[in-house]
Amino acid sequence: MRLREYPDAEMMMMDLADQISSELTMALETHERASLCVPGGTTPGPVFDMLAGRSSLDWSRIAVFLNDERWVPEDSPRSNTRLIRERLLTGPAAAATYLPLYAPEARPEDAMERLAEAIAPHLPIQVLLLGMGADMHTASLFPGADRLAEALAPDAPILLPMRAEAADEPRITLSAPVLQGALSTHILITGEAKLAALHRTRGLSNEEAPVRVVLGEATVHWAP
Ligand SMILES: O=C1O[C@H](COP(=O)(O)O)[C@@H](O)[C@H](O)[C@H]1O
Repeated sequence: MRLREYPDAEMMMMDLADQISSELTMALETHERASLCVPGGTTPGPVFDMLAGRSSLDWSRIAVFLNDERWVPEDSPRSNTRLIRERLLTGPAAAATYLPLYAPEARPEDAMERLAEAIAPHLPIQVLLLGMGADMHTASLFPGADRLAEALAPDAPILLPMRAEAADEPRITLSAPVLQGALSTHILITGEAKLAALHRTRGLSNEEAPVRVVLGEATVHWAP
């Protein structure tokens, strides 16, 4: 793991948007298409704002999808898709192909196979941006979640439904092997509590601190 500490969040968001943008540019130099996989939650909005305006990127050749989704309709304030549509898929970035991790079915189980089939042709992920909770979850790989062991297994499917006490609603999440297969991995965190949590992962198992499964190859970007 590489840890990059920034003096302030704005500088971090700008720097990270630059890095993601140049990694996508490089990927498109050698591949017809590139994939960008992003988190929801409260932290990444400013990076999305900065990326969305990058007109130098050929967004029409980029597929965007989430690390995980909350099983709520798109118009819910809890929807990660809503965040992506409002903050990332605007301006030049609106030309990207968005691959949803939600369908209007009662349970994630009802749509999982079809959603995974749409993601499969875009793997491995070229550029992966993840968040992390202070409980050391990443994507929707929560400590104590009902299907965590399955999602951490080397032969895990692309997507799994996930339910956890710490999650307010059922979730759908990319599995550990899919996240680990990414060609470039960034984790974006802010605040002292998450930095302390990151350091705490050292003495814990993957079940106790699921973010550990991606830390090996990741650059963690932190600002106060
Ligand atoms: O619920 C979620 O939480 C994590 C972390 O979110 P944050 O609000 O602490 O930044 C996020 O990475 C994940 O995509 C989201 O579904």
